[in-house]
Amino acid sequence: MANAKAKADADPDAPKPWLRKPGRDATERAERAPVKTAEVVSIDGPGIEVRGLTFSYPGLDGSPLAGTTPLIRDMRLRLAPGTCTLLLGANGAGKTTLLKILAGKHLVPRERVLVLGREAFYDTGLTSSGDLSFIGGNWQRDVAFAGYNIPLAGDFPASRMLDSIPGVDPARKQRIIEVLDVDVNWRMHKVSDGQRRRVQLAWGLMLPYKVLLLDEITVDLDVLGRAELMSFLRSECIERQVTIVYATHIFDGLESFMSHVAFVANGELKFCKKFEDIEGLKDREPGSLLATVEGWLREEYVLQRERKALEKKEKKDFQFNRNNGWAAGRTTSTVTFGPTLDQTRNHTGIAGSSNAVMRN
Ligand SMILES: Nc1ncnc2c1ncn2[C@@H]1O[C@H](COP(=O)(O)OP(=O)(O)OP(=O)(O)O)[C@@H](O)[C@H]1O
Repeated sequence: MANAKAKADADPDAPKPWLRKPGRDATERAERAPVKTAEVVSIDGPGIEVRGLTFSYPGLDGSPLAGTTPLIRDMRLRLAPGTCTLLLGANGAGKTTLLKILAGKHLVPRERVLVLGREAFYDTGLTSSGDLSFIGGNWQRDVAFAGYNIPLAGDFPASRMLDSIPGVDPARKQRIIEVLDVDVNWRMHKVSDGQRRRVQLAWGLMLPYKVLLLDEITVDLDVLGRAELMSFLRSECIERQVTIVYATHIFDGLESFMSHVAFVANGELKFCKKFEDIEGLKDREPGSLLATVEGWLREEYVLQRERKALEKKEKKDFQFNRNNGWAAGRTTSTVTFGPTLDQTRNHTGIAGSSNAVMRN
C-alpha cells in the first residue's frame, strides 16, 4: 500500500483517493466558473438599500449617549441581486453593526434601511420566511446562571439542529451537508469550534435565502472547508441571483469570489465599488486583496491618529459612568451622566459610588 501510494504521489495524473475530494472540486469549480459581475448587477430592484442612515447605540433611555458621535453617519448603499460584496474596515469600524442593522436586529427609522424593498427592522417576515439570513460570529446563547455568549452545545446530534427547520428541500439540505462536510451524528457537546461552525453554517444556509449576511464566519474553518463554502456561495450568487454581504478579515482565496468591495472607516462608507474598478484588485491576482486592503487600513490608521490628536487638544471634562448591572458589551451596559445631566437630574451621588467609573 505504501509503495502504491509513493508511486501515485510521483505520477501527477494517477488517482489519489486519500486526498479529500471536496477541496479539489472547489478549486476546479472556482477556476471553471467565470465571475460575471457586469451581467448580474443589471437586475431590477436592489437586494439591499441603505438611504442616508445615521446610527448610534442607545443608552438606557433609548437615546444616544451624551457627547458621543454616531457610529454610522449618513451611509448610502445599494446592492443588487447577484452581487457578492466584501465588507471591509478596521476593528471597530462598524461592520458588524451595519450587518445587524441590515438583519433587522437594531431599530432604525423605517425608510432608511430596505432589504428586498422591505423595512429590515419592522418586517419580521423577512427573516421568518428565510428570505433574509444572517450568520454571525459565534453560535452562542445566554444561559441562566451560566452566563452570556455560551457556545451552543448540548448532548444532542447535529441532525437535531438541522432537522428543526421546517420546509427544507431535501436535495438542498443534502447538498449543503455535503458542501460543509457535516456529520449529522456529531454530538453538539463534543464538537470542535470548526465543526460547530460547520453545523451553524449549514443551519443558516438551509433555506433558499435571497439576501445573505455573513459576519466573519470562516474564522475557524480549515482551508478546504473555506474553499468549498466560498465556491458554493459563489454559485448561489450566480445561479439564484442572491445578494451576499460578507464581513471578514481573512482574505485568502477571496479574489475569485467577490463582485464588489465596500470599505467602511470612522462611521462612513468610503466606497462600494466593483472589483474590476479597484486599482490593485482588478486582475484578481491571488494575494492582491491582502496587499490592497493593508494599504487602505494604513492610510486610515494615520488619519485616525491625527483625529485623535485633535480630540485630545479639545480635552473634555470627566464624566461619571455607572455600571447598571447589565453584562458588559451589551447595548445598555452603562449610563452616562455628564455635568449638565448631573445638575438637572440630581445624580451627584453616583460620583461617590463604588459603581462609578471616570471617563474623559
Ligand atoms: N451593543 C453595543 N453597545 C454599544 N456599543 C457597541 C455595541 N456593539 C458594538 N459597539 C461599538 O460599536 C463600534 C463598532 O463595533 P462593530 O462590532 O460594529 O465593529 P466591527 O467593524 O465589526 O469590528 P471588528 O472588525 O472588530 O469585528 C465599536 O466601537 C464597539 O465598541
